[in-house]
Amino acid sequence: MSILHDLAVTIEARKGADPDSSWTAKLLAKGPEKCAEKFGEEAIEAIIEAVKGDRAKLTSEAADVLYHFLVMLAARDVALDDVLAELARRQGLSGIAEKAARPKG
Ligand SMILES: N=c1c2ncn([C@@H]3O[C@H](COP(=O)(O)OP(=O)(O)OP(=O)(O)O)[C@@H](O)[C@H]3O)c2ncn1[C@@H]1O[C@H](COP(=O)(O)O)[C@@H](O)[C@H]1O
Repeated sequence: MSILHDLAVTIEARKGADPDSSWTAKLLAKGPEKCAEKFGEEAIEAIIEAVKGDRAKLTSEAADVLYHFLVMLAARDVALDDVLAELARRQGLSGIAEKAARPKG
């Protein structure tokens, strides 16, 4: 399993946990709207570091983005695997487009 899968499993396990026991449980207890808002804040912080060009800070902010992205999905019961399946489906579509664009013969 990838680290993203491991993290998604941990986040899922925090659902319904005592909000005082974990940051994730606390955030999930605030509801999907708050989780989405937090994701937006972290995304903006990552954008700022990307514009500034600080690679170390962008790396750290990107990790925050991925964590809060998974919390937002969990808050709305969207499985990481469903998102990955959608990406895989699009890869398949682009493969078909590439084949169609290739000259015949
Ligand atoms: N990857 C993370 C992770 N990234 C960021 N954060 C937390 O996200 C919070 C966001 O930072 P902010 O500066 O916005 O926090 P804040 O200012 O206190 O928040 P607000 O008051 O603004 O809402 C911080 O408190 C970080 O600790 C994370 N908390 C948890 N994880 C992972 O989730 C797992 C489970 O964590 P717990 O639920 O805490 O056990 C951990 O093992 C980690 O792997």
